[in-house]
Amino acid sequence: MKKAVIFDLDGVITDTARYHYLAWKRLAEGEGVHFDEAANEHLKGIDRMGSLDLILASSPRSYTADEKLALATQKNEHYKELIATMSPADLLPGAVQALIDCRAAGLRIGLASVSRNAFTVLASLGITDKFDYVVDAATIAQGKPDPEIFLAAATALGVAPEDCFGVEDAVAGVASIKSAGMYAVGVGDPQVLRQADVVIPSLAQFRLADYLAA
Ligand SMILES: O=P(O)(O)OC[C@H]1O[C@@H](O)[C@H](O)[C@@H](O)[C@@H]1O
Ligand SMILES: [Mg+2]
Repeated sequence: MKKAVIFDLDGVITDTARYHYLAWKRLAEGEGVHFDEAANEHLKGIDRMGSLDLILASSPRSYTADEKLALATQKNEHYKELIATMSPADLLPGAVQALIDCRAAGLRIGLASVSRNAFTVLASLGITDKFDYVVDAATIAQGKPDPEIFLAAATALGVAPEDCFGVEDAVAGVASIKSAGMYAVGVGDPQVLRQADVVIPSLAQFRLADYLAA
Protein backbone atom coordinates (compact mmCIF):
# COMPACT_ATOMS: atom_id res chain seq x y z
CA MET A 1 0.00 0.00 0.00
CA LYS A 2 1.21 3.46 -0.83
CA LYS A 3 2.07 5.69 2.14
CA ALA A 4 2.59 9.06 0.48
CA VAL A 5 1.44 11.13 -2.47
CA ILE A 6 3.49 13.93 -4.02
CA PHE A 7 1.65 16.47 -6.14
CA ASP A 8 2.92 18.89 -8.74
CA LEU A 9 1.24 22.32 -8.50
CA ASP A 10 1.15 24.22 -11.81
CA GLY A 11 -1.36 22.62 -14.18
CA VAL A 12 -2.46 19.97 -11.66
CA ILE A 13 -3.97 21.82 -8.70
CA THR A 14 -4.47 25.18 -10.41
CA ASP A 15 -4.23 26.45 -13.96
CA THR A 16 -1.08 28.53 -13.53
CA ALA A 17 0.31 26.60 -16.52
CA ARG A 18 -1.81 29.03 -18.59
CA TYR A 19 -0.19 32.06 -16.93
CA HIS A 20 3.32 30.67 -17.42
CA TYR A 21 2.43 30.19 -21.10
CA LEU A 22 1.16 33.76 -21.53
CA ALA A 23 4.22 35.23 -19.80
CA TRP A 24 6.67 33.15 -21.85
CA LYS A 25 4.79 33.97 -25.06
CA ARG A 26 5.13 37.72 -24.52
CA LEU A 27 8.82 37.34 -23.75
CA ALA A 28 9.47 35.05 -26.74
CA GLU A 29 7.69 37.31 -29.20
CA GLY A 30 9.60 40.30 -27.86
CA GLU A 31 12.78 38.42 -28.80
CA GLY A 32 11.52 37.51 -32.28
CA VAL A 33 10.91 33.86 -31.36
CA HIS A 34 7.72 32.12 -32.49
CA PHE A 35 6.00 30.52 -29.49
CA ASP A 36 2.79 28.51 -29.40
CA GLU A 37 1.01 25.90 -27.25
CA ALA A 38 3.07 23.07 -28.79
CA ALA A 39 6.35 24.80 -27.92
CA ASN A 40 4.99 25.50 -24.45
CA GLU A 41 4.32 21.80 -23.87
CA HIS A 42 8.12 21.25 -23.79
CA LEU A 43 8.51 23.91 -21.08
CA LYS A 44 5.93 22.53 -18.65
CA GLY A 45 7.66 21.45 -15.46
CA ILE A 46 10.98 22.98 -16.57
CA ASP A 47 12.48 25.56 -14.19
CA ARG A 48 12.70 29.25 -15.03
CA MET A 49 16.23 29.49 -16.44
CA GLY A 50 15.91 26.14 -18.21
CA SER A 51 12.72 27.33 -19.90
CA LEU A 52 14.37 30.60 -20.93
CA ASP A 53 17.32 28.71 -22.46
CA LEU A 54 14.92 26.56 -24.50
CA ILE A 55 13.13 29.66 -25.85
CA LEU A 56 16.30 31.60 -26.61
CA ALA A 57 17.76 28.63 -28.48
CA SER A 58 15.44 29.71 -31.36
CA SER A 59 16.44 33.38 -31.18
CA PRO A 60 18.47 34.89 -34.02
CA ARG A 61 20.93 36.44 -31.52
CA SER A 62 22.94 35.34 -28.50
CA TYR A 63 22.64 36.59 -24.92
CA THR A 64 24.98 37.35 -22.05
CA ALA A 65 24.31 35.89 -18.60
CA ASP A 66 23.15 39.32 -17.39
CA GLU A 67 20.75 39.69 -20.31
CA LYS A 68 19.30 36.26 -19.57
CA LEU A 69 18.81 37.14 -15.93
CA ALA A 70 17.04 40.38 -16.90
CA LEU A 71 14.72 38.50 -19.28
CA ALA A 72 13.93 35.85 -16.63
CA THR A 73 13.14 38.60 -14.12
CA GLN A 74 10.95 40.38 -16.68
CA LYS A 75 9.00 37.16 -17.32
CA ASN A 76 8.60 36.55 -13.61
CA GLU A 77 7.30 40.09 -12.99
CA HIS A 78 4.67 39.56 -15.70
CA TYR A 79 3.81 36.13 -14.24
CA LYS A 80 3.42 37.65 -10.77
CA GLU A 81 1.02 40.25 -12.19
CA LEU A 82 -1.03 37.44 -13.76
CA ILE A 83 -1.25 35.45 -10.49
CA ALA A 84 -1.82 38.46 -8.23
CA THR A 85 -5.59 38.05 -8.15
CA MET A 86 -5.62 34.29 -7.57
CA SER A 87 -7.95 32.95 -4.89
CA PRO A 88 -9.48 29.60 -3.80
CA ALA A 89 -11.81 30.03 -6.81
CA ASP A 90 -8.77 29.15 -8.96
CA LEU A 91 -8.48 25.61 -7.59
CA LEU A 92 -9.08 23.15 -10.45
CA PRO A 93 -12.10 20.81 -10.19
CA GLY A 94 -11.41 17.84 -7.92
CA ALA A 95 -8.21 19.26 -6.41
CA VAL A 96 -9.48 19.82 -2.87
CA GLN A 97 -11.41 16.53 -2.88
CA ALA A 98 -8.25 14.65 -3.97
CA LEU A 99 -6.33 16.22 -1.06
CA ILE A 100 -9.16 15.35 1.35
CA ASP A 101 -9.27 11.74 0.08
CA CYS A 102 -5.49 11.35 0.48
CA ARG A 103 -5.62 12.75 4.02
CA ALA A 104 -8.58 10.48 4.94
CA ALA A 105 -6.60 7.45 3.69
CA GLY A 106 -3.75 8.35 6.06
CA LEU A 107 -1.28 9.27 3.33
CA ARG A 108 1.53 11.74 3.87
CA ILE A 109 1.11 14.56 1.36
CA GLY A 110 3.95 16.42 -0.37
CA LEU A 111 4.27 19.11 -3.02
CA ALA A 112 7.09 19.01 -5.59
CA SER A 113 6.98 22.12 -7.78
CA VAL A 114 10.09 23.67 -9.32
CA SER A 115 8.32 27.05 -9.18
CA ARG A 116 9.85 29.62 -6.89
CA ASN A 117 6.36 31.10 -6.67
CA ALA A 118 4.83 27.89 -5.27
CA PHE A 119 4.50 29.09 -1.66
CA THR A 120 2.72 32.28 -2.86
CA VAL A 121 0.35 30.32 -5.09
CA LEU A 122 -0.48 27.81 -2.31
CA ALA A 123 -1.24 30.69 0.06
CA SER A 124 -3.48 32.43 -2.51
CA LEU A 125 -5.36 29.16 -3.04
CA GLY A 126 -5.71 28.73 0.74
CA ILE A 127 -4.32 25.17 0.77
CA THR A 128 -0.87 25.50 2.37
CA ASP A 129 -1.99 23.54 5.45
CA LYS A 130 -3.12 20.58 3.34
CA PHE A 131 0.52 19.55 2.74
CA ASP A 132 2.86 17.85 5.20
CA TYR A 133 5.86 19.05 3.23
CA VAL A 134 6.42 21.52 0.39
CA VAL A 135 9.79 21.35 -1.36
CA ASP A 136 11.49 24.74 -1.57
CA ALA A 137 12.47 24.95 -5.25
CA ALA A 138 15.44 27.14 -4.33
CA THR A 139 17.04 24.11 -2.59
CA ILE A 140 16.88 21.87 -5.68
CA ALA A 141 19.98 21.63 -7.88
CA GLN A 142 18.50 19.61 -10.77
CA GLY A 143 15.06 20.44 -12.12
CA LYS A 144 12.63 17.97 -13.67
CA PRO A 145 13.08 15.52 -15.44
CA ASP A 146 15.81 14.77 -12.85
CA PRO A 147 14.29 12.78 -9.94
CA GLU A 148 15.84 15.06 -7.28
CA ILE A 149 12.71 17.04 -6.38
CA PHE A 150 10.44 13.99 -5.94
CA LEU A 151 13.16 12.16 -3.99
CA ALA A 152 13.63 15.22 -1.74
CA ALA A 153 9.90 15.24 -1.00
CA ALA A 154 9.88 11.49 -0.22
CA THR A 155 12.87 11.85 2.11
CA ALA A 156 11.26 14.74 3.98
CA LEU A 157 8.03 12.78 4.30
CA GLY A 158 9.99 9.77 5.62
CA VAL A 159 8.59 7.40 2.98
CA ALA A 160 10.54 5.16 0.57
CA PRO A 161 10.11 6.13 -3.12
CA GLU A 162 8.40 2.85 -4.00
CA ASP A 163 5.73 3.62 -1.38
CA CYS A 164 4.97 7.00 -2.99
CA PHE A 165 3.03 8.02 -6.05
CA GLY A 166 3.36 11.29 -7.91
CA VAL A 167 0.76 13.38 -9.75
CA GLU A 168 1.93 15.47 -12.74
CA ASP A 169 0.72 17.29 -15.86
CA ALA A 170 4.12 17.66 -17.58
CA VAL A 171 6.18 15.23 -19.65
CA ALA A 172 9.30 16.29 -17.70
CA GLY A 173 7.43 15.85 -14.40
CA VAL A 174 6.24 12.34 -15.21
CA ALA A 175 9.81 11.46 -16.21
CA SER A 176 11.01 12.83 -12.87
CA ILE A 177 8.50 10.66 -10.96
CA LYS A 178 9.40 7.53 -12.94
CA SER A 179 13.15 7.99 -12.50
CA ALA A 180 12.54 8.47 -8.78
CA GLY A 181 11.07 4.94 -8.82
CA MET A 182 7.49 5.99 -8.08
CA TYR A 183 4.09 5.24 -9.60
CA ALA A 184 3.03 8.13 -11.85
CA VAL A 185 -0.47 9.50 -12.24
CA GLY A 186 -0.55 11.80 -15.29
CA VAL A 187 -3.10 14.59 -15.55
CA GLY A 188 -3.80 15.52 -19.16
CA ASP A 189 -3.54 13.76 -22.51
CA PRO A 190 -2.40 10.10 -22.62
CA GLN A 191 -0.86 10.73 -26.06
CA VAL A 192 1.42 13.32 -24.44
CA LEU A 193 2.06 11.74 -21.01
CA ARG A 194 3.17 8.42 -22.43
CA GLN A 195 5.47 7.50 -19.56
CA ALA A 196 2.73 7.77 -16.90
CA ASP A 197 1.32 4.59 -15.36
CA VAL A 198 -2.20 5.98 -15.64
CA VAL A 199 -3.53 9.22 -17.14
CA ILE A 200 -6.67 11.05 -16.03
CA PRO A 201 -8.10 14.17 -17.73
CA SER A 202 -8.21 16.14 -14.46
CA LEU A 203 -8.24 15.66 -10.69
CA ALA A 204 -12.05 15.38 -10.95
CA GLN A 205 -11.28 11.81 -12.13
CA PHE A 206 -8.77 11.12 -9.30
CA ARG A 207 -9.49 7.57 -8.02
CA LEU A 208 -7.28 7.04 -5.00
CA ALA A 209 -8.19 3.36 -4.52
CA ASP A 210 -6.72 2.62 -7.97
CA TYR A 211 -3.30 4.03 -7.03
CA LEU A 212 -2.96 2.83 -3.43
CA ALA A 213 -2.30 -0.81 -4.32
CA ALA A 214 -0.45 -0.10 -7.59
O1 LIG B 1 9.27 30.80 -12.66
P1 LIG B 1 8.81 29.92 -11.57
O2 LIG B 1 7.55 30.41 -10.89
O3 LIG B 1 9.90 29.63 -10.57
O4 LIG B 1 8.35 28.54 -12.22
C1 LIG B 1 9.25 27.63 -12.76
C2 LIG B 1 8.47 26.54 -13.49
O5 LIG B 1 7.52 25.96 -12.61
C3 LIG B 1 6.82 24.84 -13.15
O6 LIG B 1 5.93 24.36 -12.19
C4 LIG B 1 6.06 25.23 -14.39
O7 LIG B 1 5.48 24.08 -14.96
C5 LIG B 1 6.99 25.90 -15.39
O8 LIG B 1 6.23 26.34 -16.49
C6 LIG B 1 7.74 27.05 -14.74
O9 LIG B 1 8.68 27.61 -15.64
MG1 LIG C 1 2.91 21.17 -13.78
